[in-house]
Amino acid sequence: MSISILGSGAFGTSLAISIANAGRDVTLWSRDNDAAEEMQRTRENAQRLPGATLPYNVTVTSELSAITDDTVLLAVPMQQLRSVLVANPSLHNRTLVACCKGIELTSGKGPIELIQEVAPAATAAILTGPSFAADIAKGLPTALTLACADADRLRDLQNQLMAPNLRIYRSSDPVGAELGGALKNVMAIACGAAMGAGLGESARASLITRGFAEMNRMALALGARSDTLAGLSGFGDLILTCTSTQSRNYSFGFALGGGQDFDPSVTVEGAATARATLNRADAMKIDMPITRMVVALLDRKLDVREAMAQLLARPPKEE
Ligand SMILES: NC(=O)c1ccc[n+]([C@@H]2O[C@H](COP(=O)([O-])OP(=O)(O)OC[C@H]3O[C@@H](n4cnc5c(N)ncnc54)[C@H](O)[C@@H]3O)[C@@H](O)[C@H]2O)c1
Ligand SMILES: O=P(O)(O)OC[C@H](O)CO
Repeated sequence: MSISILGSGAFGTSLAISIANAGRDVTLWSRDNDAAEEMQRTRENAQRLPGATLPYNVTVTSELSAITDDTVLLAVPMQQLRSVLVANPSLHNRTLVACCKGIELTSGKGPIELIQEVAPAATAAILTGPSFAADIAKGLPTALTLACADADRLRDLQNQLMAPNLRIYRSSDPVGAELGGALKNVMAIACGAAMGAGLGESARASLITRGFAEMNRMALALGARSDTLAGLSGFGDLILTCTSTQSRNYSFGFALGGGQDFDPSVTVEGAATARATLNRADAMKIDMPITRMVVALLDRKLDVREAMAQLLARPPKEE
């Protein structure tokens, strides 16, 4: 059974390597013809995942007609997912596995809801959880959550995507899986900002814990299950992303907190997702103080010390 991956960034390339090393043929699609040709020739994604070798059974292409598999992984940034789906109607009757973590700014939708809106005939699934592309590409052990509402298709997909270094757990709660992955990026920005501003490890632990409470509040109100939030896609990814300098969201927050510049070409999903989440939380009257502070930081309305002081000064409450 072969797999196609749309999006040849760091994550798409790392999944291609891991799945191909498990013996399945992979077609990796890039929107950029020159980049696709270079990757196909050099067997490396020098721009997004330098140092990792593409196995012989990965074919890199910019031809959409080469995407003939039923299973297509969508490994593009969340804010690009709609345009990718709209531009590729030939994919609309396939099994589309979102690999992005975020909430669309313009609609407030997560990847599953977005696939269902644009491609209602597709089977929508999400692959998410604590995983750095560089780790996966090196063959380091990684566990992920794969969520889909179609239980039979979910088992097939799980078997297709498992690899020696990639353990995939099934979940029947796509809403919970996608929200955990999206919201943890907002908390990673908050934690990075606190660390960048020198507020200390204790402050970070508080932000992780209270951030998790905040994630649960929003996710449960939207129909997610609390055990999903406590799993790899929620708590697991929250811990990884809030504590590692490998994370782009954490590093972006760290630069923000330290008053340093950050390369604008780097994918930082949590920025747009913080705004989308706050819009939705306000509409639903859900209290998300850390998300609110992240948006205030992004808008330069507060600095990190002011934001933390406001969080600490909120009225006393029960944990
Ligand atoms: N990098 C990781 O460690 C990692 C791990 C887990 C999940 N993810 C998630 O995967 C998603 C993609 O992240 P990434 O790390 O691969 O990002 P990246 O910045 O490395 O690559 C993004 C890729 O998307 C492509 N792209 C952007 N807009 C496009 C469009 N309109 N049409 C086609 N292709 C387009 C770019 O050309 C690029 O190849 C994100 O949602 C991220 O949260 C990343
Ligand atoms: O580099 P980040 O912050 O996008 O995080 C990558 C993955 O989501 C970690 O699981």
